[in-house]
Amino acid sequence: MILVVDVGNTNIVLGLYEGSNLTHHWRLSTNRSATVDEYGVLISNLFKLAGVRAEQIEGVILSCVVPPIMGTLEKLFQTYVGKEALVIGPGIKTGLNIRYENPREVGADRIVNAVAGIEQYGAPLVIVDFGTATTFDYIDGSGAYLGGAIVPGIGISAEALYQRAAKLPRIELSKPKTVVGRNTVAAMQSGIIYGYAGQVDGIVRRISKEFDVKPRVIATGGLAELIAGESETIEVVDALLTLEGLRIVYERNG
Ligand SMILES: Nc1ncnc2c1ncn2[C@@H]1O[C@H](COP(=O)(O)OP(=O)(O)OP(=O)(O)O)[C@@H](O)[C@H]1O
Ligand SMILES: CC(C)(CO)[C@@H](O)C(=O)NCCC(=O)O
Ligand SMILES: [K+]
Repeated sequence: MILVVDVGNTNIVLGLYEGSNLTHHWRLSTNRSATVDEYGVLISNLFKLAGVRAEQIEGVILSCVVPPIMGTLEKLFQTYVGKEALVIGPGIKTGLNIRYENPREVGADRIVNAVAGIEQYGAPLVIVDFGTATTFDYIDGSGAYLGGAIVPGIGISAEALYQRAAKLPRIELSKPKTVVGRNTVAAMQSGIIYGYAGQVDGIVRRISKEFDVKPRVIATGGLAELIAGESETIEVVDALLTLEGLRIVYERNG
């Protein structure tokens, strides 16, 4: 089996694949000050609970968009799994034709999403990933990764209102009954949820217009389901897209 790991700014998602079957997956908080051994205790316990021994893991692949913790994670897998992790970046074969001005600048999570998206849904394609930041990626009909858009994530947006406006509380991100909110919480929920759905549709439509295409539109990330229900352009929510992309890239480097 192989261990796939996506390190985001908020969460680290780990998955175990047996062939193309995801048998286990877990989510940890990204903690910039945790040590190799602190992460080691966490993953050892998760493996134990799942009845998996580290020796069963043949390989590890990692996408990371938090450079300061890269070193810790590389040591973590050397020490606690006994494997050198493949790291998405220069020297790894992704099979993706990246047309960013500087291909090294594209987030590793966006690259693996694109790899999985093309494989599973075909191109042209737009991928929307609702993470710490929300990213939009456009892949053209030939399967080339052209770029996209980066906007403040839903959590960041809600948090900013609470932090910066004295009378605005921290809210639960759920759908309000009406668009016209008649109390502060309902009004904030309306703004965040419907505003965000409108933003997604607006960007997807502008991408379609810019390239005169009708792309498929796939969403992933923690809050994808919530927004997809209100969006007119998202067709599919695929929560496992990033892990799937890591598995595919691992196989391409086998
Ligand atoms: N119900 C909620 N209420 C408020 N904030 C939330 C809620 N669910 C998630 N968030 C916040 O939204 C942001 C995105 O969370 P999510 O789990 O979707 O991203 P993620 O995939 O872990 O992100 P990354 O890959 O960037 O680490 C985080 O900052 C998270 O704390
Ligand atoms: C945009 C995020 C933070 C989303 O996780 C990540 O993909 C990232 O840090 N990207 C680097 C910048 C870029 O993709 O252009
Ligand atoms: K993400």
